Amino acid sequence: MTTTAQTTSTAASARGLTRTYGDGDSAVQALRGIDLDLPAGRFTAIMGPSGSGKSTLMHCLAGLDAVTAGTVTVAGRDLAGLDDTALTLFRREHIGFVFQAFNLLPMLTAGQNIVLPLELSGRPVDRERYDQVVAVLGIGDRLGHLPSQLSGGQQQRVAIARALVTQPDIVFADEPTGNLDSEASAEVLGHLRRSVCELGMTVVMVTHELAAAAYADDVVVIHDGSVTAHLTDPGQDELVAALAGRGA
Ligand SMILES: Nc1ncnc2c1ncn2[C@@H]1O[C@H](COP(=O)(O)OP(=O)(O)OP(=O)(O)O)[C@@H](O)[C@H]1O
Repeated sequence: MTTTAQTTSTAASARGLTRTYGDGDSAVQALRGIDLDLPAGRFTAIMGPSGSGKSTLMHCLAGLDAVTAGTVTVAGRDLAGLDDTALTLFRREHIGFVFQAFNLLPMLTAGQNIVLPLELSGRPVDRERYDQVVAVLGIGDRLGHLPSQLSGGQQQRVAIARALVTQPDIVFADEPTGNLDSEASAEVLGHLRRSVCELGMTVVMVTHELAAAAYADDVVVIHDGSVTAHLTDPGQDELVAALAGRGA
């Protein structure tokens, strides 16, 4: 495995992370003993062929899927020590999610969608944080619009603002531009990048797209359930070689 990631503070880590679906002859080993440290304050892309385990890895790191063996630590907390209720509360407080489908509530305005997670958890809206996030996502003039009155790219930017407003320790984005054309994708990725640079967020994004990974600082490459490279600021050639399963 190629390792060029530098040591910084760690937002999430895995040790011996194994996830097996089913058992007996039909068992699928989706993750095969992964060790991984995701640095805080950086934008990491997870890439690999279809079926290599990207989504499973993200779901295990985010506490959305149970691990078969090994440990996952997020914001210094071993997720295995949390029961279902504690895990739900932990995710709400420490983790932000962005999905391919924007999942905005259609009857609420953009602004109301953004503050919904705070309202659901009974936390006050930090006006300064809200204004900062809205500015970084460039949606200040769309806050009174319903999702149906927004373009796909604008809807995804609202969904990202909703994930950031709670000041999570880490944001997981699963193919966030999968439903967008290339122009809207570039715009959304640029705003995600700004949320890392200007708000100090930690973003981990699963993507198939080389063009999307180019916005990330680091790229984790996964093949057949194992991490085969963890690259810092890779050039295109280095990344293409790692994806093809060979050194640069
Ligand atoms: N719930 C499940 N039950 C059984 N097998 C599963 C389940 N979820 C995933 N798998 C298997 O685990 C392996 C990894 O799947 P995963 O979805 O993590 O890959 P991926 O890299 O995200 O794929 P894609 O890029 O196509 O979304 C695959 O072989 C998949 O078929």
